[in-house]
Amino acid sequence: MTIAALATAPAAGAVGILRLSGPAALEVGRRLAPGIPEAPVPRHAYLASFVDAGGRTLDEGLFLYFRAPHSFTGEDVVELQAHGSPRLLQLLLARVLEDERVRPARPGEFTRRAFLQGRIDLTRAEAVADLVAADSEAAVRAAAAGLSGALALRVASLEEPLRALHADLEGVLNFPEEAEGADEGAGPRVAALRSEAESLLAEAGRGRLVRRGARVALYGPVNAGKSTLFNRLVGEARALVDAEPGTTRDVLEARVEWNGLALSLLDTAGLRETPGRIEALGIARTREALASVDLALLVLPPEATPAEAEGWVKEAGATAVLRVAGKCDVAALPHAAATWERGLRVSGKTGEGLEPLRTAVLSHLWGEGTPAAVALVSERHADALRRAAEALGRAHEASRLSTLEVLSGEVGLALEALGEVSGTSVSEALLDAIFQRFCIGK
Ligand SMILES: Nc1nc2c(c(=O)[nH]1)N(C=O)[C@@H](CNc1ccc(C(=O)N[C@@H](CCC(=O)O)C(=O)O)cc1)CN2
Ligand SMILES: Nc1nc2c(ncn2[C@@H]2O[C@H](COP(=O)(O)OP(=O)(O)OP(=O)(O)O)[C@@H](O)[C@H]2O)c(=O)[nH]1
Ligand SMILES: [Mg+2]
Repeated sequence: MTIAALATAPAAGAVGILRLSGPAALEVGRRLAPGIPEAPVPRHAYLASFVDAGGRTLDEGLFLYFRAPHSFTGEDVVELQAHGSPRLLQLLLARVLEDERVRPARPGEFTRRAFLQGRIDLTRAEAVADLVAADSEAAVRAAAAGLSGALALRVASLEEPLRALHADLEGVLNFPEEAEGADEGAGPRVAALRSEAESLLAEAGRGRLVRRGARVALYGPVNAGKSTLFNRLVGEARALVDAEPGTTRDVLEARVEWNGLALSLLDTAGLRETPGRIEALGIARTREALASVDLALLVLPPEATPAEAEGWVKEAGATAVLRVAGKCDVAALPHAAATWERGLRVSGKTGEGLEPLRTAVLSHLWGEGTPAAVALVSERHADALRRAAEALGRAHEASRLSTLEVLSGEVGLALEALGEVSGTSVSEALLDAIFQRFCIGK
């Protein structure tokens, strides 16, 4: 069946694209563009008139033909690149759908066909969706790396030796004479593959950070200068600032991008012992926010004692805390902060110490390396990798204590789990779930 959809967003724009893929793409596309030859030169941009059923011109645009298998989907593909009028594009789409060989594409169906035709593996198909959804430079770069096969390569370097090992084990089981000795060294081979699976799995956390961005909350005692610092970091006067303690009541959130990494910064209500009723509600929200973030910045006023600081650190519970000595422009007295490991001194008022603060936050979230270099391991990948690593763990055990059948069975299970990442062993239901998240026309 030939599918059709608009490849561009349903909004006015310079250009809008109607895309067809499948055996009838060329014939149906030519109906709308009468000047196009019967056998157009593939990948040549023809200037064409797009017409309605009565032959009246609707637009003048570009006609592109990609001949199977040299197209995005691997099938015959035709693109009508029109002016970006949503209404015009609807008319063109309705016309191609009048042909009984054509139906509307489902979400992600072009990419799904590219996968089914073997043009791209599953990690690259998913990188297409990651790229479309990317909303930071790091997310764009990581998705682009995935699209060019970075994750596919890492998975293949696990899957291929695993497949070879499985074949060796099955060989020994089925043809003990011919394949004698092929199972030698199975234990170490399994152990090496398991640690490789685990190291890929360990990147899931960074993948999450790149994809969703990091969440960082400013918190601390009332009047410490949190909102002033928040406004500085965000670059605009988002939060109210006042000399009155207890100014901030609700959690405020703003997005920034540092070194390409997306961060949500949260400003929170200051903590104190005897708040008013509304303020107490705000403090409850501060505690909720602290539980939900990747990192908490404890902003301390110059008068804070080390004992008080320790008390506030405890407020963050399990969340990691970075201590920040605030109002450093007025802190003539030795600040309690002088004793802290990072010695971060900032002033929201003058902007002093902002760069070291950003650097400290990023290095806490990232450690070494750059966000762009991360393999975008998704929750789905992590789940499959975890099952593969577990099966390899049991396989390792079996290599010492159990029969070859059991060992080979576990290696087979690991292979199957990995196949869900690359797409070599994947069910229709799983494909449905994956491509459901794509947009129509992708
Ligand atoms: N107009 C337009 N822009 C687009 C796309 C598209 O389909 N149409 N894409 C998609 O959504 C992306 C580009 N992806 C593509 C991937 C492969 C082929 C392709 O024709 N591949 C052939 C030929 C390769 C070659 O000649 O180098 C092949 O792989 O055999 C085309 C687009 C982004 N931009
Ligand atoms: N000198 C100096 N004053 C500051 C600085 N930051 C904030 N202030 C002043 O301290 C007071 C409180 O500032 P806010 O930013 O509202 O403090 P906060 O921690 O958000 O306070 P609450 O929301 O009430 O918990 C205001 O009068 C600010 O002008 C700073 O870096 N240096
Ligand atoms: Mg405030």
